Amino acid sequence: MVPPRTLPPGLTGIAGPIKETHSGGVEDWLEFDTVKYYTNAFIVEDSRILLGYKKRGFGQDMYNGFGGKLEPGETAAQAAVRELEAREEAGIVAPLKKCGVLYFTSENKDHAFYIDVFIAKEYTGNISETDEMRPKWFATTAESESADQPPIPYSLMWEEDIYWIPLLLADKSFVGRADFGADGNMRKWWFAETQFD
Ligand SMILES: COc1nc(N)nc2c1ncn2[C@H]1C[C@H](O)[C@@H](COP(=O)(O)OP(=O)(O)OP(=O)(O)O)O1
Repeated sequence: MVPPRTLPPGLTGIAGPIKETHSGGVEDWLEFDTVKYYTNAFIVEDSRILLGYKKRGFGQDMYNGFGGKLEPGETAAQAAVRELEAREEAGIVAPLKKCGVLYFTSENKDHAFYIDVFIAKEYTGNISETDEMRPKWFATTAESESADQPPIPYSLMWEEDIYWIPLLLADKSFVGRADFGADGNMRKWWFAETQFD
């Protein structure tokens, strides 16, 4: 018998098979009427990943991929191109492929975040610091670590990143949700491998 597909609320539009990888926390998911749509893009090549140190705004002083809110009328793919390729965030031109869908909420926020995640295995352009982000390469294997290229700084990233960044690095597609409490700690989470068309 095929087990039922149980996705947390908010993770809409996921048609592929689901293989749960991590879950935990309290019993109930937070409820939100308003959802805002975002992108997040990562360059991964030669045993390294490019992250950006956020200099201002939401997620300040943390490392993340490159992305932001969709503008009116834009698709997620168009927004990801604008945020990364149109030099708003890092000065990079890259062939992006969708690899994940994430849904985050926080007791401190008036809306939920629906995030399409993209990956590129190559890029052109000069990676450059902007007003918003300071890009830096991090090693994805012990062999590729060096003084200039330290391991991924999970302690300076969102708490749930440790559940899905390894899937991104393993070239898997993924889906997940995490709810954060008013204290900034994760209160409930669920992540799975999936497949997109
Ligand atoms: C809460 O968990 C999160 N984890 C991770 N890894 N990334 C997250 C989380 N919540 C939001 N994000 C991502 C989504 C976006 O890529 C950025 C936030 O984008 P930002 O607020 O900078 O969006 P902009 O459109 O640039 O906004 P402004 O125009 O207001 O600067 O973080």
